Amino acid sequence: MKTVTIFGAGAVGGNVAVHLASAGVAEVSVVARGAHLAAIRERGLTLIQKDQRTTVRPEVATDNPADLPPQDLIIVTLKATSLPDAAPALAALRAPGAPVLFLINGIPWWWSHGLPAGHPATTVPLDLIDPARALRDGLGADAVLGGVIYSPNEVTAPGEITNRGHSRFLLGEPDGSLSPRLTSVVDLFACAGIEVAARTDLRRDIFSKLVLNVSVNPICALTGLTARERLLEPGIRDLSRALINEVIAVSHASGFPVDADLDVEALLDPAKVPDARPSMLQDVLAGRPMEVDALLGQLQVLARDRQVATPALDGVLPLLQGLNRRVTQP
Ligand SMILES: NC(=O)C1=CN([C@@H]2O[C@H](COP(=O)(O)OP(=O)(O)OC[C@H]3O[C@@H](n4cnc5c(N)ncnc54)[C@H](OP(=O)(O)O)[C@@H]3O)[C@@H](O)[C@H]2O)C=CC1
Ligand SMILES: CC(C)(CO)C(=O)C(=O)O
Repeated sequence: MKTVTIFGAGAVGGNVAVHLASAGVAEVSVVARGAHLAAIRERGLTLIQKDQRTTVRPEVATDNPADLPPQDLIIVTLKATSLPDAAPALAALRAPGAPVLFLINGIPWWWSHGLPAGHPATTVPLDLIDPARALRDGLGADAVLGGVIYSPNEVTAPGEITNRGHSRFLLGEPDGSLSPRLTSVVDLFACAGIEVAARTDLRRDIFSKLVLNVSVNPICALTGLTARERLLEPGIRDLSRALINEVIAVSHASGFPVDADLDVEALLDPAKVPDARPSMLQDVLAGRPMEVDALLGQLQVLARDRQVATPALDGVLPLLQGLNRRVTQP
């Protein structure tokens, strides 16, 4: 059986770990820390979904990845802000040739990898998300599988994850190929009852998801409102629409246009938007750093590179940077 480690088994990673372990499709270990890790060791890892509780006991639960033997698959569900520091441990944990699947919101550090020579995205600066090239040089982009997450989850108590809606994962190779390793990971997820699809142009999916994150996460983080509550304020709804339009414009200018079927009106309809706290608001409430650069800062870099005007983004970004400073250096 494959050995799989979920590196950063918090809200999203905890959900995936419980699915894989309870289905018995892999030997699942988790890297976590603090009170959450202590609870997993003592009582197991529990997923609450539609009032049903499922508890699993990972093979190994540790905060020291060196405790683990080389793994056949590593699924990284850290926040983007934690990634550069984790690069050496990720590199050491891979069995030879093993893929590392990044399930993380925002523009990923491997954005420029796997594209045809001369594509404008191959030269775009990525220093904001991989500042000292720890990921690119330490892990290497050849290891990477990318992922897009549609799955609202929260760590509601140490050792306990609550899922608050439909889950779907989109996975892809940076070069868009339907490689055997991609198919194998997609099959693993499907066998564990996870809704999943292999994609041939994941950067388009990343932009489609970014539409949601950029129009929801910063506003909720700044106001404390849920995704639905924010739409009850007409001015905030207008700002959300402006942010949506800017992300769509950057996606087109970058050569990775969002899905033409993307239903913008549904994203702005309070009746269709969950009454959930997005991950960035969860971070503020927990006093954790927000993924400002992966979600907004790097988007601004792409916009500048393609000469797309983003006045709404340019207004929101410094507010979020200020809030981030207050949260992380109280
Ligand atoms: N939550 C959600 O509903 C959604 C989240 N996403 C995205 O998924 C990604 C993961 O988010 P989410 O699951 O919410 O994040 P979480 O913060 O819940 O999970 C990350 C976990 O990794 C732990 N961690 C961080 N660094 C280390 C380390 N060095 N060693 C061991 N454990 C570590 C964190 O611990 P600690 O808490 O102590 O920092 C935390 O438990 C993000 O990119 C997010 O934007 C996407 C869709 C929905
Ligand atoms: C889409 C949304 C807002 C909830 O799943 C998300 O991706 C997040 O919380 O970061």
